Amino acid sequence: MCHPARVRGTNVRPPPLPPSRLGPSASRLTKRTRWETGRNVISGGTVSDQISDQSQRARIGIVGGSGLYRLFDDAPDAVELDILTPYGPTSSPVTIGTMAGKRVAFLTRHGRDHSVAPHLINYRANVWALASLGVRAVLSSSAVGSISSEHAPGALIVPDQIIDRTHGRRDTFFDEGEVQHLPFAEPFDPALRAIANSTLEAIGETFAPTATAVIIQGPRFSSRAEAEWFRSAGGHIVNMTLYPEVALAAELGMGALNLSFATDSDIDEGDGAEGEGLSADLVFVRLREAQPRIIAAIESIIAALPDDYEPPRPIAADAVARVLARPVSS
Ligand SMILES: CSC[C@H]1O[C@H](OP(=O)(O)O)[C@H](O)[C@@H]1O
Ligand SMILES: Nc1ncnc2[nH]cnc12
Repeated sequence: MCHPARVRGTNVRPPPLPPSRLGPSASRLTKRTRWETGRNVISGGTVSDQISDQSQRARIGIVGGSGLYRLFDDAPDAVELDILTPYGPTSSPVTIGTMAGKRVAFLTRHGRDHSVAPHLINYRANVWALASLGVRAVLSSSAVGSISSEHAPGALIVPDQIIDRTHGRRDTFFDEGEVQHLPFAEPFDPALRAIANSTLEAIGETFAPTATAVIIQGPRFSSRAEAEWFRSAGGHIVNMTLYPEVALAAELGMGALNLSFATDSDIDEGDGAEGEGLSADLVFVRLREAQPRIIAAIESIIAALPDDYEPPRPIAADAVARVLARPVSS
């Protein structure tokens, strides 16, 4: 069994949005493979066992969605980990840096160059990698389309419910060896959502404190009839990635919180972004414009997270431990 990681000093840059789509992609380290370029190379044991240096541990994780591809790149205290998982490669290396005085682990779900389509993201690898570092609260960012006038383009949104319309995604860690049935009435941790909402209020953000997110398979957008159907089913926003990420985080005992940004509307709300006007390029442009707001909101929420935060534990700790002890694939 090995859970090796490469740790190297990183350059930390302010989080840029891609000029169009950006960046490099994930790399790997196995127990047998020490990378020539890395500093502080460590291997053997579990990932968290290897990390004796507290600066390389994190209790908070950020999963960057569309538009959020890098954090901490130029920070002198940042480290970058290539984490081998039982499920194959993560979408990007994990960067651990300091935000609001706290150590935070970051990865970006589409890869740094946005080369991983929503239905092909290795959600299990990404989530397992964060859990293996000891992360307890995962804050993810998402771009979403609006199908509700209360969640109009330009708003930040803290979703509280999801409707899964994806198919074929590996959405559990408990499909081999043992079966566990995740309680999922509250996909997001209500305690984390309360913190996020009071923080967004305090910083004067325009935001919606609740929303039902419909998760479509992608990578295509919805037809007008689908969008109307989602709305009639109670949906407020549409996205392609919140599921199974949030369920997998819950399975491994991490509290989930999502900060969505409505980039467009799938219903004709008169903003010019519906139907023929909607494109990935439009989403990226609007994300770029909103990036300072999104980062500021994330930082404020992380500042407000209590150091003694304890996530809900819907799955027994020994079952979670068995998943985290699974041998990695090389
Ligand atoms: C870039 S348009 C569609 C793309 O944007 C959203 O990404 P994410 O959820 O990672 O912020 C949406 O889910 C699609 O993956
Ligand atoms: N309209 C939309 N549908 C699905 N995912 C999105 N991400 C951003 N806008 C979206």
